[in-house]
Amino acid sequence: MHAARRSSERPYAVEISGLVKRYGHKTAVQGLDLRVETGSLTAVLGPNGAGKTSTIECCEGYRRPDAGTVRVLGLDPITEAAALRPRIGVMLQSGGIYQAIRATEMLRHVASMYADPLDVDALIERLGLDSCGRTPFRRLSGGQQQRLSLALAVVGRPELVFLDEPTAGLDVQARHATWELIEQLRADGVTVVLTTHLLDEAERLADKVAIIDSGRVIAYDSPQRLADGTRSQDSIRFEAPSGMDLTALSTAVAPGCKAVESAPGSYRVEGEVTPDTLAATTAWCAGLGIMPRNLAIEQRSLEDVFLDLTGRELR
Ligand SMILES: Nc1ncnc2c1ncn2[C@@H]1O[C@H](COP(=O)(O)OP(=O)(O)OP(=O)(O)O)[C@@H](O)[C@H]1O
Repeated sequence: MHAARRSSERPYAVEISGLVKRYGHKTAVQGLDLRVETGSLTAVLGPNGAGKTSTIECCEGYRRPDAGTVRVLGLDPITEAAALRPRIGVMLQSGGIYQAIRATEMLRHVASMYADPLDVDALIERLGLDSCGRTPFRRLSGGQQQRLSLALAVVGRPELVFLDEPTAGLDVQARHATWELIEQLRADGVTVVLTTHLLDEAERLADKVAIIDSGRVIAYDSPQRLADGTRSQDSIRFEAPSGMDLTALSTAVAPGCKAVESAPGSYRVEGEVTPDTLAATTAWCAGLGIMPRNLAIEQRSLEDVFLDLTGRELR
């Protein structure tokens, strides 16, 4: 693959301002703002129903905004769709593919519509689709369909790709192959916007993470800066019998530390981790005759940030 950048490159590949999308009385997107830098990889995270797909579909030109503006590569995705389509790649969660057509036939057909497509055979090999050549799309496994959809999205060497949960449901090997392909796209200068429910995927791939909740972007930064910017950075984690007195534990450790039971029997002491707070935690357990198991000091992860910001698990 080689760079897909054009000389007329703009600083932002996607510019969304005040986007509103309604379905009847339901407002799915409520004045959303987001600017995605050209050549960057942005992971869009959010709880179910947050408005991720609606936002991406407005960028792809599949949905018409009720208010606000969307510019993709400087173009309006609805009124300038004909100019935009050949320059972007779209991988949908499902649908959009003719069910009876054979896998590689379709890929070759789509490739033939572009002036400078990727090498189809290399793409097939890279995504492990060699065995699917003559199989109709509907007979492919879910994971194969997904990899084929990804291949279709990138074969035309787009400047920008939108990937909706590209690795959902894939086995570990296919997930790694997909990650490598996405990393290669980014290295080639392609702007990538992907939605995901996998925090490790966002942490591994993304330059920037956009957290969407209730139809708005509530945080947009690099995974590291998001983790650094939240209240406490580290925590002491351990397992012990459930139902321990969290107020007493918090007080015993240090003022400003907060103990939580994140799942039954899983404890986390949040705050500044020092030799003293660690010793106080184990001493408090010792006072109760309890052995804290799997004791560890952990850096805040994107998952903690997500929970802090949205108050919800990702799924
Ligand atoms: N075609 C539609 N008609 C009516 N309501 C819709 C439609 N599409 C989405 N919605 C609603 O709009 C809200 C946002 O949906 P959207 O699919 O954009 O969220 P999402 O963040 O992509 O969710 P998920 O993570 O579950 O895919 C949800 O409450 C959803 O039920």
